[in-house]
Amino acid sequence: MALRCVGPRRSLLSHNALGGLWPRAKAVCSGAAGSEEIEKKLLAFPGGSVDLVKKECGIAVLTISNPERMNAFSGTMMLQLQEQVTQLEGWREGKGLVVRGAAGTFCSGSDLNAVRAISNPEDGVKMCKFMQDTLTRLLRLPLISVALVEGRALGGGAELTTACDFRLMTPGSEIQFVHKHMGLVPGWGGAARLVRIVGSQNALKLLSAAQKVNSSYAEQIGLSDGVVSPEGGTLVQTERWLSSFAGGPAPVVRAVKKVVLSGRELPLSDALVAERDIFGTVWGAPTNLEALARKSKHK
Ligand SMILES: CCC(=O)SCCNC(=O)CCNC(=O)[C@H](O)C(C)(C)COP(=O)(O)OP(=O)(O)OC[C@H]1O[C@@H](n2cnc3c(N)ncnc32)[C@H](O)[C@@H]1OP(=O)(O)O
Repeated sequence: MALRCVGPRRSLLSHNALGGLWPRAKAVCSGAAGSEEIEKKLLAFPGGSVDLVKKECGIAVLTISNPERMNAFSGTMMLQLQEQVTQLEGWREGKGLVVRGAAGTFCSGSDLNAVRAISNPEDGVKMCKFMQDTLTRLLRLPLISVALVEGRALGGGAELTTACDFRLMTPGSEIQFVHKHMGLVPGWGGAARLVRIVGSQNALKLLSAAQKVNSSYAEQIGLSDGVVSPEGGTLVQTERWLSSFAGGPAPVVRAVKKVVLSGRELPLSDALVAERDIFGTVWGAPTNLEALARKSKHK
């Protein structure tokens, strides 16, 4: 049984998926407070949808869908993405997430019609802050996430791939930070995340040349974690690949993501405190006690 969450039910609330760890460690992401004005403007650019299916196995599939515009993000899709991230923050049974585009392509970034209409710097910065907040929350979900890149991931679409823990690409697919060709730089947090994924040298090359990154080059520089072939279904294969990381009891999988996240984002002293707190949630818990009773050997 899959639970489908489609549509524009919206919340202005900001959530902390790590249950209080981040405020103690000084959040880089201050939440969506004060974003009402840009949210109203985004509502004026409708089209497409961001659809979420949560499966009983603990894996969810988030689909960016606006096929007539190569899955470009309309204003309402940005709002829906925020709502779906809120849904996932509240999903206690969740373990894994696949982010993909509809109709065989990933996402062509922001809808250029909306971009043209809010092309003044003030609105641009507000839109960036809104998307940065949503994508930071996406990356911080206590779920192991993978972007399934088919076709093109351009501009904001390329930035979206970096808000997942992993990326898988199909042969012939491309990730391209086209921002420089548009007279821009990434603004949805994609540059900061890209540097952490591929290092500053590679990030500088990809951004300054607006380089097209195919599946083999992406794997070579660590941007992609593998190739999925179309035979057998790309989503099925991606879910199978993800299961090897997101398999097992939800509390343990979620704790694994949380310790890695705190190690990745926090200064060492804060990360050590966070790790102890997270450890305390699994130590002596049912899965740990069962493993002890089994006298597990790890041969
Ligand atoms: C955060 C910063 C950003 O994201 S800035 C936006 C960066 N993205 C872009 O500039 C993408 C521009 N689009 C393209 O380069 C091409 O359309 C790509 C995606 C390569 C597809 O080329 P091709 O396969 O030939 O299809 P096409 O150009 O005929 O496109 C089909 C229809 O989709 C539309 N489309 C595409 N991308 C967008 C977009 N980002 N915003 C709005 N519309 C987009 C095209 O205009 C085209 O529509 P139509 O059929 O002409 O009505």
